[in-house]
Formats: sequence, structure tokens, C-alpha cells
Amino acid sequence: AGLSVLAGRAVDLLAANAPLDAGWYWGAAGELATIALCALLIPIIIARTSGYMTKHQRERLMHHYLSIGPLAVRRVGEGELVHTAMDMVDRSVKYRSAFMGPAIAAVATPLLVLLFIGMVVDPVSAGLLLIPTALVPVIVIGFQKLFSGSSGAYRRAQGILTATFLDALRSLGMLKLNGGGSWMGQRIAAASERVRQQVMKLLARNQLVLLVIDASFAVLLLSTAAALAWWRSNTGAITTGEAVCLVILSFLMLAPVNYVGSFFYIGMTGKAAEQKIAEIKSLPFHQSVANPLDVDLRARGLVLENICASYDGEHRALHKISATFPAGSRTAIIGASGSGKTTLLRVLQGQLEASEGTISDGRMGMGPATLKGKSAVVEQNAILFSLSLRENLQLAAPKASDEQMIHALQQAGLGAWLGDNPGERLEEKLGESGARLSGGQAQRLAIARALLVDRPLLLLDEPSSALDVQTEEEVLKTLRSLDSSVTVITVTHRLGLLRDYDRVIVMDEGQIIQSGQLAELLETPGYLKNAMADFQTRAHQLSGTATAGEQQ
Ligand SMILES: Nc1ncnc2c1ncn2[C@@H]1O[C@H](COP(=O)(O)OP(=O)(O)OP(=O)(O)O)[C@@H](O)[C@H]1O
Repeated sequence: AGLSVLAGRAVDLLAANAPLDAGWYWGAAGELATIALCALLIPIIIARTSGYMTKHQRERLMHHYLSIGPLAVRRVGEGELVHTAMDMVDRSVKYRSAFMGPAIAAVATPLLVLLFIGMVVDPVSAGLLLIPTALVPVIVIGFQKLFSGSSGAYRRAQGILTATFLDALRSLGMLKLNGGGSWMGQRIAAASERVRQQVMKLLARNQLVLLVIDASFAVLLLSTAAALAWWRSNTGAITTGEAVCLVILSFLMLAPVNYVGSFFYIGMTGKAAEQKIAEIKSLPFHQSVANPLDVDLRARGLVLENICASYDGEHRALHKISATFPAGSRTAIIGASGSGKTTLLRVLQGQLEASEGTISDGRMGMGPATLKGKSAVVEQNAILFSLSLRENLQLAAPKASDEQMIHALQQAGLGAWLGDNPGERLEEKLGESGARLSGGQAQRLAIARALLVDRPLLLLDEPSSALDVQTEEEVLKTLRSLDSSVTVITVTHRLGLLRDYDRVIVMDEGQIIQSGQLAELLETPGYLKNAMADFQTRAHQLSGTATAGEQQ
């Protein structure tokens, strides 16, 4: 604006054959210095703010993912959540920094320029130029509304592509072994094609916005300004220099609108990204995470009364489960596949909320948040990170000393692997998902991590599925030697090791059908007696085959 006023003054001075004065030169130098400073500072401010916003948004999303828990994460889809935290956050930040600012400027700048024209050049021209200017917000908001559907379709297509990619990467080994590579390739190609189509649609619409803004709005505004400049200078209301200034200022009013037109694509995809982030953030989580109750499981044990649970709110995965787990007891949960064993463990670790019934220490009821804080879990597939052994242990127990870590590793049967220099071992990187460890070592490491957390409830989901018989015996010995106040509940299919538990619970179709000491259950007709008889018959047949083989 300052430069356009200077240009107008120059025209008037030249028309009057007068030289440019010192004030003019100082004014021009000042304006140019301000422009240079803004050109230097604005990108730096935008880059710093964008970096901060990206980090902040990702941190908040990660916090939310942790709060909603693994079941909700699986339900929404891990690919979708990765896509939201990476691509959607990038787009949302770009939307705010590269689109929202200019969009606000597109509305505010013309008004400021008009105010400037009214005060410095000609109030009548300012008043008349207000009419085409009023179209700017209508155009920007109108186009956004009109195209919001196609940006949503683009977002969904992009989400499907990311999820498909993630599936392919996760199942690379299985796909190769089963010759499914080309099938997966076709799925990825189809998902990519859908994204391409949606991008082309958005770009076509972006061109339409550019056309409307350039062809109609720009022509309308500039021709109005030129006509006003001609009319007002002809009638002597303004000087020729002021007329020139008026036309240059009308270009200034166009610049932000043009910018919005050029970046409408960012605007549309960014708005869709913001919607997706808001949708993910609205997923419910357990409110009381930060404030678990102070129940006394170490002294009183765990009591379940009529627990029911469902994954979808319709079908019950657990039905009226009642059981008592005395403090320090060791209980094995067995049963056919799909009978609800893992689901019961998920309820006990606060991952899945019981829809009915109570979980207590016999005195005070507990919700998912309290259960989360009281239990340590060893999953069937040990989850390890591409960090050092120490960091993999510290993520569960950040304050644990080296001695405590080494003790937990020894307890879990990794003493020999630690060798003579355990300190060095702790520094060793484990590779992606613990790739440098065998299945059994990874499993024992997960057990060590659970021991290190030192919670009153230790929940194990088929912990010995990746262990050889000798290691399994060692690990079970560890479980037996645990502090007597730790209550251990293990889901297992290894019937041969049931004697190591104080009690056995047999489940079927989401219910407890038998429970008690192993000896009692073996006497009672039912699942366990049949399974044991079957197990013994097979062992007998196997030894018979081996003897026959030897004789031959
Ligand atoms: N995430 C889930 N969403 C919906 N339903 C589920 C989910 N996980 C399990 N189920 C259902 O809940 C029921 C109990 O499953 P659960 O995994 O608890 O059985 P399980 O006894 O542990 O089986 P397995 O021995 O094969 O691991 C099954 O009908 C199963 O289909």
C-alpha cells in the first residue's frame, strides 16, 4: 500500500515537472526494507510454527491412541491410525499455515485496503469497490462447502491405500510363501488408482476455482477500479497519481484471493484431514486412567462376580463369570479355542470393560483404569522395539536399576544368555521388533519386563507357546518362585504343565464350566478329563510307533 501511494505521488510530481524529493526516497527505502524484512521473517515464523504444530498434534494423537487402548486401535485399524498421525497431521498443519492464513487474509486484506483507499485516496471509490469485495468471503466459503464431499472421498481412498500397504508389509512372509504377492499387488494397484482418481477430481475442481476467481472476480474488481479511477480523475475528484494508486491498490486486493485459488487443493484436503483427526479424537476412552483406585490386591486377591463382556455390544464373549483368585495364587485357564480365555484376560487387564458384574478385591470394586495399573501382562507374541535391551526393559519400568533388570532377566531364564558381561548385553540393540532374538528369548524378555514392573497381578496369555520344553520348565519355576503376594493367571494349552498351578479354570462358550485343583478335576468327568485321556492315548500311540520303528 505504501509503495502504491509513492507510485501515485511520483506520477503527480512528474506530471508537474517537479523532481522527486528526499522524503520520497526515504519513504521508498523504508517500504522496501519493510518488505524485505517480512519476506525474510514470515517463512521462518511459518516453518517454526508448523514444526511446533506437527509435533504437538502427533503427541496429542499418540496420547489418545494410548488412552483408547489396543482393542479400539485394532477396531479402527492400525493403518488408518498411522495414516492419521502422519499424512493427516501434515495436511492439517499445511492447511493451517498455507491456507487458513491466506484465507483469512483474503477476507481481511480487501477490507483493510478499502479502508486505506477511503482514508488516503478517495472515500467514494472505496465505497463503490466494497460491492465486488463483498463477494470474496462468499466465493471462498461457498467453494469449500461445495467440494467438501470430494475431499472426504479423497481422504477415505488415501486411508484405504495406507492400510492396504501396512497389511502387505506385515504379511510379506506369508504372502511370499503362499504365492499371494500378485494378489496383494493388485489390491495395492486398485487402491492407488482410487486415490489417483480422487486427486484428479480435486485438481479439476481446483482449476474451476482458479477460473472463477481469475476470470470473473479479478476482471470484475480490476475493471471496476479502472473505471472508478478514470471517472474520478476526469471529474477532478482525485489526481492522476491518486488514480494510478487506486488501480495498483486494487491489484493488492486480488493477491490473497488468487493465493486461495491456487492453494484450494491444500484447503480441501486439509479440511478433510482436520475432520478425520477430530473423528479419531472423539473415540471414547476410560476417563479415570490417571486416577486408579488404591485397592489391596496383594493382601486380598481378586474376586469376579457375574462378569459379562462383549466386543460389539451385542454378542457376549463372556457370560456370568464368577471366580476368586486368592492373593499369591497361581491359576491356569484352559478351554477350547474361542471359549473366551483371552477375553477374560483382557477384562482383567482393563483392556475390555465388563458390561455387567463386578471385579473387586473382595471389598472395593475396580474399573479398567485400576486394573491397568495393577496388572502386568505377557502377551502371546512378545512386543519388542528396535531399541537396546535396556530401553526395552525401561519402557515398562523407567526407574529400574541395572541390577534389577539383570535380576528380572535371570528370573525369566535368560541368565546364560546374559553371559559374563550383562552390562554390555543391556546396551545391545534388539533389531526391528526384536528380530535379533529367537522366539523363546523374546518371550522370556517379555516375561522379564512384566516381572520388572512388579504389579500384584501377573497375566500371561500362552506365555510358553514359543518356548522349548526345558526353557518352559525354567520359566514356570520362576513363576513358582515369585513373591508370594503376586497373583498369577495364565491362559495355556499345555495340559502337561497344569500340575504347576494351584487351580485350574476350564472355560467353554464364554462361561466357566469347571474349576478347582487339578487332581479334583481329573477325577470329574468333563473337558479336562477327556483332554487328558486323549493326550495320554496319543503319547502311548507315539511311543508304540517309536518302539515298532526301532524293532524294524
Ligand atoms: N477383538 C475381537 N473383536 C470381536 N470379537 C472377538 C475379538 N477377540 C475375540 N473375539 C471373539 O470372542 C470369543 C472368545 O475369543 P477369545 O479370543 O477370548 O477365545 P480364546 O479362548 O482365547 O481362543 P484361543 O484359544 O483360540 O486363543 C470368540 O468368539 C471370538 O471370535
